[in-house]
Amino acid sequence: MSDSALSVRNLWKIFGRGADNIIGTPDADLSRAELKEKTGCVVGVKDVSFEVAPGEVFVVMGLSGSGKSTLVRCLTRLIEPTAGEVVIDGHDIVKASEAELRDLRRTHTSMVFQHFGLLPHRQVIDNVAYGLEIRGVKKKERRAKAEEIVSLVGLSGYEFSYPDQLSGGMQQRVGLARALANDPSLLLFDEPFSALDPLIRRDMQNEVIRLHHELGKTMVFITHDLQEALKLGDRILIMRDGELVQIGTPDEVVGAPADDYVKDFTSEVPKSHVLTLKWVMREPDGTVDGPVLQADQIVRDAARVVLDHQGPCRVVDGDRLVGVVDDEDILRVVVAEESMA
Ligand SMILES: Nc1ncnc2c1ncn2[C@@H]1O[C@H](COP(=O)(O)OP(=O)(O)OP(=O)(O)O)[C@@H](O)[C@H]1O
Repeated sequence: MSDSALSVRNLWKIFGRGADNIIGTPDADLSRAELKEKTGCVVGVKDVSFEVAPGEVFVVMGLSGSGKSTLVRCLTRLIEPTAGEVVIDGHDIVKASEAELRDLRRTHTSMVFQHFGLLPHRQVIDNVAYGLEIRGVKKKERRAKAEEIVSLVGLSGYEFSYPDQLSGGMQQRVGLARALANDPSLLLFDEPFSALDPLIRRDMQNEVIRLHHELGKTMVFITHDLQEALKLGDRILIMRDGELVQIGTPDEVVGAPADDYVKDFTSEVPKSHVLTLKWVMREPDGTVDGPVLQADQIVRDAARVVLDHQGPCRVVDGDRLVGVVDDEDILRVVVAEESMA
């Protein structure tokens, strides 16, 4: 697809001596453990392909060691891929020369890291303006831009503070602001909130959602936390041992987990918060004339209407009747959740 913001095709990263000679041989089909045993090489990312649409929030999720960081670092060649193609906004990253790559990194992508990576001797405003400074933007102009972004992420009043005078959550806001100041077409997040307290973490997730609504940036977000993935992601890619296990929308991942690994992840998720009516509706039997609900409406949000109505409600996809739901269909999901608690 040429209109993708990011296109990844058959991406591999194998660590170790002789890694370049493995792809295309039968050894490439070995499991990670078998390959390590036989060759000493470790598969970080194994033949992963996906497309991210402009404006999409695409989450990469998996347990520790599943290859998330390697994957996201391969996107800008912070780690050199062993094979495959990465195209950002039509630019082929893997084939780019050093100079082109520097330019692509500066102008098309920004990364937010877990350990903020702020410059300790620079005030907030100059940390935020740093990328612009590197691009040669004049001081007045970059300060004006940085001030605008500082206010956008809720840090007005802290422009002249130093990073160590700020809390973890605020430092990560500076990290966010710095990434946004470059006005990249693609924002990459590598577990940015993992080190934050749960409440601050929730605030920062909401901040990302708000900024996404305001700015509509394409985002690739790495996390090991399924709740975070479900909250932020338009789609979620689940990895295990370097391999892609499933790509789907939150309701697809929870409603139809690809295997037991994904099922295990999703077993604790409150289903009514994620599943849409599409997953709980039944075939319409005979004529129904109850209230009309959309198939992509979240079960919890539709529950009140269904429970208040005597008899089945209609579920439509656009104008087309696709099913019916009644109290029992809703309660089945909610009661399953209660028995999990
Ligand atoms: N430089 C390296 N040399 C050898 N093996 C590596 C290297 N970097 C990563 N690996 C291995 O590649 C695999 C994937 O690691 P990666 O850090 O990408 O996983 P992750 O899902 O991001 O995990 P975490 O959440 O713990 O960071 C792991 O088995 C790791 O040990």
